[in-house]
Amino acid sequence: MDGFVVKVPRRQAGGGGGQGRRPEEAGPGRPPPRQIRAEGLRCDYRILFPKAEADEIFQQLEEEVQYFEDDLTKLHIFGTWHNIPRKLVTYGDPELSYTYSGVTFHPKPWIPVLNRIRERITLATGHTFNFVLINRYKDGLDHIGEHRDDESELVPRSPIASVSFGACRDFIFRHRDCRRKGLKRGLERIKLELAHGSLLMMNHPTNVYWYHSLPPRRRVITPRVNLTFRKVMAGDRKRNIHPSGTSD
Ligand SMILES: O=C(O)CCC(=O)C(=O)O
Ligand SMILES: [Fe+2]
Repeated sequence: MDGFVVKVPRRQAGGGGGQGRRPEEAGPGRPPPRQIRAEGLRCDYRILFPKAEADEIFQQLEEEVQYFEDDLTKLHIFGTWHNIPRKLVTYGDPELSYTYSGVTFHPKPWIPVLNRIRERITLATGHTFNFVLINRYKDGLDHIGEHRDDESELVPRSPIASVSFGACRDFIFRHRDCRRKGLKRGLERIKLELAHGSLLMMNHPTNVYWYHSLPPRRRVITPRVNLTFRKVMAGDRKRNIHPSGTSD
């Protein structure tokens, strides 16, 4: 883990999205989240599920989550169709939909294992969610390109809760100013290792200033499932959930 700032833990504020419920207190066996801070970056990382429980949930996810068929998840980039280098699916409240690279998807209805995870996040953080995007990386060759999660489809200032099961993978943040040629501004990339059973809260304004990616890692030979819980706006106030159509 290189180059990130860790601040003295404090009780996590509910702010963002305006739907805060009182978060769980830290206590014995429940250490406070690690705060990851940089200019415009506000993330909190913790192990949410102990190993035995994470193992059980991972197995249930593997058995019960039904991913979109391959032909639904091709991306059309500069006139050519590309397979996304992972499997994905969305679950959520019935009235919601989202548009991904020009294709509108409707989420599948919630299933118990997803509600179990969702309720645990709400208990721990005080935030509620109505939608989840699930990515399955079969091994270290599956990956996700650098992108930000589009604020315009999400409730303004709402956090994104990213829960991971299975193989531990590197997750990289890069400031938007570092992507432009010649502009460095001394902002380091920030590398996290997202462990089995972990929760990474990406709080506002992280997704305004920082791109993130899950790069390929040849040495990883086992699968990983990541769930990003979001609060999506219903109706025609929203546009795309995911801007990564040109970077996957
Ligand atoms: O797999 C991950 O950790 C990241 C997934 C992600 O960035 C996304 O679904 O938008
Ligand atoms: Fe993302």
